[in-house]
Amino acid sequence: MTDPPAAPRDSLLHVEDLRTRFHTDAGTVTAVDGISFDLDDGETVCLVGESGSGKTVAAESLTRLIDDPPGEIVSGTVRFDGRDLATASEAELRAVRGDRIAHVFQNPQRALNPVYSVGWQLLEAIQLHDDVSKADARARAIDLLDRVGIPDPATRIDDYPHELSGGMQQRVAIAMALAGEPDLLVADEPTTALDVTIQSQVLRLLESIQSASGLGLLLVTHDLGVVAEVADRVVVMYDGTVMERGSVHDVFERPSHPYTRALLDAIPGRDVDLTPTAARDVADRDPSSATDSTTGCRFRSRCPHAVDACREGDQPPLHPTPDATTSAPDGARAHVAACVHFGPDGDPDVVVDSAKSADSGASADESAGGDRR
Ligand SMILES: Nc1ncnc2c1ncn2[C@@H]1O[C@H](COP(=O)(O)OP(=O)(O)OP(=O)(O)O)[C@@H](O)[C@H]1O
Ligand code: NI
Repeated sequence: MTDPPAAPRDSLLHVEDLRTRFHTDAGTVTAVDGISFDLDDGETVCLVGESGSGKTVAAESLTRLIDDPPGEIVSGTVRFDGRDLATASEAELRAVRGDRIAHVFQNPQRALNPVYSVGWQLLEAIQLHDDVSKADARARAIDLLDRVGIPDPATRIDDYPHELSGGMQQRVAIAMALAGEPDLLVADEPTTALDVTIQSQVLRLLESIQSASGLGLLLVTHDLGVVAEVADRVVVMYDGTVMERGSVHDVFERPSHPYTRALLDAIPGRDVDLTPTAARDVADRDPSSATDSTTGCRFRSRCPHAVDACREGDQPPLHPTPDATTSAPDGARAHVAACVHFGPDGDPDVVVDSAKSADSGASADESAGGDRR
């Protein structure tokens, strides 16, 4: 007897062909155009890509935080712990949001109500989740504030949000997110609005919470330095689609899609910020391409390896890359790139060899058995 074929492994989160549009005066914008990825328990998946690539819309489509109208989640599956959130009722979703899946936003004020004390809000979140006495909830709230690194939490619990610095507000927002003991934390640029000195502290906090409690973390970021540090797996988005997906090792060591290569090439050091590229991209873009009219690969006009096949049909599907260390039969975990050169009629060397000659020697290290100087 053989096992039933291709039964998808049960991930904590399984997103398939998710598509979200906005109806604007200028036309319909498909901000997220059929993306797919998986996230397991205890895993950190980073969603990267330049500004406007659809990261936020993707993250907020998961629990349908998108305003409808003007937004509309047109299709797709968002299976979370066995149920499909895309077709769940509003009541079911409310039960999932904040409880099983919590969001941390770029701006902590989005999570905090200015007219209530931090403690009041935390207690409410705790008691919504668990039927505990007020005294117990308060003790738990103080413990949460302590866990997120708020000094003197028994006193600060009575502060109002405006009495706290931005970094402390974000810590409180993270405490609020943790109050429901979620299985998945969706954090969208959680450090971008903070002082540079605070950013790494908050990031390290998220990382330590993630590893201590084993929750899944979907981290939206444009900072590739952060990705290298915290991600298990990476989803690279461009213009609403997934261009490349794989383990952080594969994507960073063997970037395959020309877009990913361009992203990584633009970076001399580790502290990478995609904002300048993003600004250039928006400036370069034909305004008509903002609405749906694309044929072929969305990256073709910026791609050094574009050929005729890149100008035809739809965005190429995600093809397995030849050199993935994690390419398993399980497609969700494989290293894949949405590029014709990785397709059945393509030659990956068109993309990959161009880089080999550029950094000759450096990447030959491994195969040469460590010819290090
Ligand atoms: N309310 C809206 N109405 C119309 N278009 C929208 C709306 N929200 C987002 N979009 C469009 O969806 C696309 C994706 O936006 P999104 O905010 O998800 O990008 P992002 O990758 O998160 O960018 P950033 O790095 O700047 O946060 C953009 O083209 C944006 O203009
Ligand atoms: Ni965003």
